[in-house]
Amino acid sequence: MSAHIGNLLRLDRVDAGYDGTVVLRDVSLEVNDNQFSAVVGPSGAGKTTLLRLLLGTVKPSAGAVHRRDGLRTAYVPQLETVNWDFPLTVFECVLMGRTTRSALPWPSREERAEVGRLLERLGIGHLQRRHIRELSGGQQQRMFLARALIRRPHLLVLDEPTSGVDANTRHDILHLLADLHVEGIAIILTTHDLNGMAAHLPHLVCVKGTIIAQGGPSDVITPDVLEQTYGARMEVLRHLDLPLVVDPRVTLATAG
Ligand SMILES: Nc1ncnc2c1ncn2[C@@H]1O[C@H](COP(=O)(O)OP(=O)(O)OP(=O)(O)O)[C@@H](O)[C@H]1O
Repeated sequence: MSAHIGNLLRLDRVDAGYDGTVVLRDVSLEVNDNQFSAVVGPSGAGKTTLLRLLLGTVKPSAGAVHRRDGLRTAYVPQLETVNWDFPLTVFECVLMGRTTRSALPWPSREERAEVGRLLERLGIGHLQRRHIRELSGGQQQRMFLARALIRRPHLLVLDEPTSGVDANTRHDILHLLADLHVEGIAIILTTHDLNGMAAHLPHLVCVKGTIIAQGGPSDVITPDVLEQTYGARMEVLRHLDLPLVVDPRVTLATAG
């Protein structure tokens, strides 16, 4: 793990959106190489757009994005956005994530070994030849994680990695990400799950058309910030030293 805490990326007063409509305004955010953050906020708040800004797939209409030279990013998409009918095996899908390609049209021995190693590490080595559709939600998530990791990213960006998975899988994914973070990969993810996911991460970014608040869970998960973000007053308790939001909306959102 690198001991150096240098900036990977910085957004300076950025506006961004689609077809002339601004969905994020005046966003400033620093991403360091020890980042482990959850982006939270209601549907349509601009969370995915913020991820796209970090990845460079959405360009700012105002402000600036500064990237460290040679920065490698990797993206784990929201499973709902994937075309599962595409005829791919798990092995092929992971291989598609690689940044370098050998001169040959087929993968080199090293590339095969790398895919195998990653899938083993993520506990789905035995599923290499399966069609991507024939996996559970948790296995699909792991496959996309392998596909991202084959790029050897400095920054890993995940869109709702625990949506649609059960509590055990969520726990496993959280631990896997924590291990990757300890190994020196910066991580930013979006989630609707304030209690089961966001409150467990060291840094939160609360978004609704702009950044409403950012900081540790206890600074961000407060009745005032939640009201500004979700438009409703919510009670916040403390449980095992973590904030716990009591609100039917949050409970409903985490079920999805
Ligand atoms: N490719 C696109 N073209 C046009 N508008 C888009 C596009 N992607 C997102 N939007 C719009 O931008 C706004 C913010 O969307 P975004 O996906 O960033 O929100 P989100 O917070 O990630 O939502 P969710 O929690 O539902 O995933 C929404 O109004 C959405 O309809």
